[in-house]
Amino acid sequence: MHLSWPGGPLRGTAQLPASKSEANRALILQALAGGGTVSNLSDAHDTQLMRRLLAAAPSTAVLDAEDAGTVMRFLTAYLAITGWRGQLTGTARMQERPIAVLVSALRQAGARITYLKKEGFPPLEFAGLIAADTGGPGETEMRGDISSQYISALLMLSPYQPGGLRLRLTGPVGSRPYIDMTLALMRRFGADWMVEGDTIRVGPTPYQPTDYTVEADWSAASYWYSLVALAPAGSEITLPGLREQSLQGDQAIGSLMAHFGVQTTFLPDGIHLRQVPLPADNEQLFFDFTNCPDLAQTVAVVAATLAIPVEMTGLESLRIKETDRIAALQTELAKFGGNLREVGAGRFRVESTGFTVDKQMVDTYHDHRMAMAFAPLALRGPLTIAAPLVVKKSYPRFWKELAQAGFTTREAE
Ligand SMILES: O=C(O)C1=C[C@@H](OP(=O)(O)O)[C@@H](O)[C@H](O)C1
Ligand SMILES: C=C(OP(=O)(O)O)C(=O)O
Repeated sequence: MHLSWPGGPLRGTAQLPASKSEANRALILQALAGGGTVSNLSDAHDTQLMRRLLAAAPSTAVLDAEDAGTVMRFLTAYLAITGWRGQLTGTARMQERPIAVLVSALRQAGARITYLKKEGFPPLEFAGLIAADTGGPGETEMRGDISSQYISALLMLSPYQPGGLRLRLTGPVGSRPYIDMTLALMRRFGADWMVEGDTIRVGPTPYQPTDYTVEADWSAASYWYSLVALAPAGSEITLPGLREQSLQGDQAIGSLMAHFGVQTTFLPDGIHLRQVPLPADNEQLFFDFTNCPDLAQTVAVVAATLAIPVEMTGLESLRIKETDRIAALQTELAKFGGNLREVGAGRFRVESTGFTVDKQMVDTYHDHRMAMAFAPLALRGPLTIAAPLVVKKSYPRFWKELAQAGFTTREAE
């Protein structure tokens, strides 16, 4: 896709997809509750895939979670605890994304799961559930530094384990807002839980049919923040559907982007973004992405383009997402004069010299966020996005919205 900007400020209203994180939790909870409606489901591939696989599971022996982490992890817990028999697979990349922490915890709960290829990775074989004979709740420990999705998956199914579950989280925990989102949605659907220090106790209270409306996606909004940051002076954009009281940790994009001259105003339904002068205290920026890993690519690209050096930590989980996002960022930023380098254990610095956009080709690595994080560079010069369709994972309308906002988009031949 060739992408370019005709000049002048960016203005208007852009439609966001609904959050795939909220939707994919609500779909699991709805399936367990046996009723209720989930409204504002997006057409994001990950959401539609979750819906289809949940509907197909009772009569299907092989399910394919493709490249969707939440689908793979949440369905693994759902299929295990509901005693499903069959195989759950995924793309070649999914077969490199670890799942052992979740499988071990589910085995402890009586699930019979085996690895079909590499130990610790999908595809998985499910052979039903051995009923536990406990009087009280099951007890499990889980480490929280690889993926929070294992914890969310186990928590959502825990009301359906005999006696519920006491889950102790060990070591550092990443992506914690996603665990909080899981707990908040479980409570909406009638679950009974409490947190005591590092332990979460979930009672065996089944979910109730509940109506839930999914909020717009703050991670998708992050690309509009970068567009406003990189566009000519006077740019502004309205994003309907976002709430000030959000369950999504990626709402943090608002405070991160304030450092790059984007001001957020909450409206009765949504937000308004406006470009304002850069703050004077941008000398030593230090951002920790432990709680919002999906924002790292967006912020790295904006920082490099504006030549505002930023020290970044909390990037560990980026190596095991849709691609190795650290390596992908390093390669793609270098094409423009940007640089992301490790400056100490787990500490990275993004900076640039002579950042120039002039017809480079951005490779996308099967990663929607690589395509969307780099697209705003088209405001600074023409560029080509190698595989634009990757955005369908979370934001299928992304290119249409850019065209609507005034970008010239042309299929690459
Ligand atoms: O639970 C979720 O909905 C998600 C959790 C995060 O993953 P990790 O917990 O693996 O960091 C995030 O990166 C992903 O896009 C969605
Ligand atoms: C990491 C992501 O997704 P998932 O883990 O659900 O595949 C993402 O959307 O950035």
